[in-house]
Amino acid sequence: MHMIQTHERPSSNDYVVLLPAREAAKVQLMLPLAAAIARQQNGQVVILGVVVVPHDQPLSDGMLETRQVRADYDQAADFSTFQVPIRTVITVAHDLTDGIRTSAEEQGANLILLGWPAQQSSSERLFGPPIDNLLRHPPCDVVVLRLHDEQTWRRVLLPVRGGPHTPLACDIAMALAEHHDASISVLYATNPRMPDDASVRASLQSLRSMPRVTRWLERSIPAEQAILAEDPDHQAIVLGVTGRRGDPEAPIGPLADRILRQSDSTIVLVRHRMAQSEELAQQIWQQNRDLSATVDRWFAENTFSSHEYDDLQRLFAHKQQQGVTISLALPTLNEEATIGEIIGQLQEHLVANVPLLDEIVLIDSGSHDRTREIAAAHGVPVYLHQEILSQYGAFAGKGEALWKSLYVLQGDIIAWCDTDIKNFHPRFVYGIVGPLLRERRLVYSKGFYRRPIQFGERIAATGGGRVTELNARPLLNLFYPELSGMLQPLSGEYAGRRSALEEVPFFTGYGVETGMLIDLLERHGLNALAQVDLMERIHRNQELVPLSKMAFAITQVVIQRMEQRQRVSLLEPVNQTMKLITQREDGGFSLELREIRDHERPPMARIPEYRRLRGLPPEPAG
Ligand SMILES: O=c1ccn([C@@H]2O[C@H](COP(=O)(O)OP(=O)(O)O[C@H]3O[C@H](CO)[C@@H](O)[C@H](O)[C@H]3O)[C@@H](O)[C@H]2O)c(=O)[nH]1
Ligand SMILES: O=C(O)[C@H](O)COP(=O)(O)O
Repeated sequence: MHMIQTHERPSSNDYVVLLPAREAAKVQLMLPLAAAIARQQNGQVVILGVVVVPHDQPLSDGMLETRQVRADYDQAADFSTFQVPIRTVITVAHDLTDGIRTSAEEQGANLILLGWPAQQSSSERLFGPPIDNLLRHPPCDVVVLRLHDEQTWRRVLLPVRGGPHTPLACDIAMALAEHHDASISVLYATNPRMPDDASVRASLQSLRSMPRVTRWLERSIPAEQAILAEDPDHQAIVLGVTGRRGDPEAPIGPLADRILRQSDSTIVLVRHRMAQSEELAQQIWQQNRDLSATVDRWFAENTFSSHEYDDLQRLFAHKQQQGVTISLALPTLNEEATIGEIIGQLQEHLVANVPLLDEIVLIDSGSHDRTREIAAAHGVPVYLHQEILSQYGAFAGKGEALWKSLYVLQGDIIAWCDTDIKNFHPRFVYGIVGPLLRERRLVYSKGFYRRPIQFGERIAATGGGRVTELNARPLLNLFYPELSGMLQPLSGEYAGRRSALEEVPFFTGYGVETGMLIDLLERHGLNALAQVDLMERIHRNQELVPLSKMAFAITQVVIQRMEQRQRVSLLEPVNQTMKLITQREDGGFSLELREIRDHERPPMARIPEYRRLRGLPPEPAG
């Protein structure tokens, strides 16, 4: 278990607490606290007087004032009562912050203690620029106090979260509690909606045995609420800053900022100066938190329901406002059981009743059953994907069919919908075009649904989407966490603007959805993508062996995209084959080596025939 370590105590006096304090009153106020911290670390205090000379004058002009400060220090109270070595140092600088920084370096300071009486802070400006600056780029650990000098401390509140400032906050709380003969209440507050890792909680438990800790408060509410609730029972709060490096707006972070404004207690802010590696780890942690918040926000703002578009007349009005046409391609491979019903419903509801769709075509991958015949009988144009752009050859697979469909479809918005759906409803199509018609900022919209699964005659309400849950979502969460809020990344019902779709490559097999999502994300950003609740979808559940192949192809696509992002080579030719396990009739198993590889078709807009057909100028050579 990882334990929270407080700082190691050096054996000599080499731990230096730097106390910038020029006036006698400030020295009197702060020195006891600086001495308490130094004593805890077997260290010493260096009192620093900074003489500031205006920029347009030479530093030598500070000579007289330096002499004055020296005399003031000499007259100050007897330092020997503090039981730690105390020295005074005077430095001359053009700027207070520079003076403190330079001295911190020259004196080998481990910690700078800054402070001011509470009555001097206004609600507008909590700190002056020097403190902001030192907190943002600390030359060593920095502790800032907003102090009520009249108060007797009985209890110190120590909110902890296991972050990089926690060990320092513990040290400071202990030293100050010792000095005031006060007790410490450790407060661990977690947001119930974003629980901490169990290891964080476990490591914080070790703080229970820290000296002077008499109370352990665990709260399942946001930190700000928890701290303010405990505030009246405590005289001081020791808080780690959360501000981000280089962020001028947030030198102390939003939590500390709000506590400072709302609490009347003495507030002690601690900022641990991280080593480069610690800082990097912290940045990554922060980025992950930010990303998680981005995904949550996207989820709230970009998740639609097909019911929002049940009023088809209204939806049609949106279509007219945008002045766009819509084409639907239905990919098929042996779908005679369902294709007739699907086309029939679409023609009735989305063409005859309300002309939402301008075109429906069937793109078949070579069915051996009556699929093409049934579609043709409904008056739908039927294409064999192998015959479209045949000069470019033909790969097997659904992705190839979708890529080629871009060539034959006319519309500005292109929709695709699987044809093995057993509980088809027109919302599978109007649901996915709805967000695009409503919001021009969106380029792509994808369906999601509850997924029953069928075993023989029995249907279980949940459990479908095996590749989605066991392969695609874990992979996307790992490597494309921006897409972690997509509920059904593999769903076969989606629509996009032609202008976006013709600019992305297509994988030829079952990798097509995954590649398209990643590529659209990279080109247009998360906020251009939407997902739509299509309620429930029951389809033909495939056996495990074909799903295993599907998962293999999807994994290849993710790795391939990562290769391009990271500019590394991970997939060797041998990774394009998989040993499939088949069960023999005699009960035994056999291994069958199969090549599984989605080919990558270039963006359709790179194909000269397509450009000619759509009246686009030829691309410049090279
Ligand atoms: O060579 C092919 C293979 C399939 N299909 C059609 O594509 C659709 C989906 O194929 P299916 O085999 O039913 O896929 P699922 O097992 O349902 O796989 C899910 O996951 C795949 C991988 O992301 C997606 O392509 C699917 O749309 C999605 O439903 C169906 O209409 C098929 O008829 C073709 O047009 N050509
Ligand atoms: O989307 C998926 O994960 C695959 O199509 C498998 O779906 P199923 O487990 O519902 O058959």
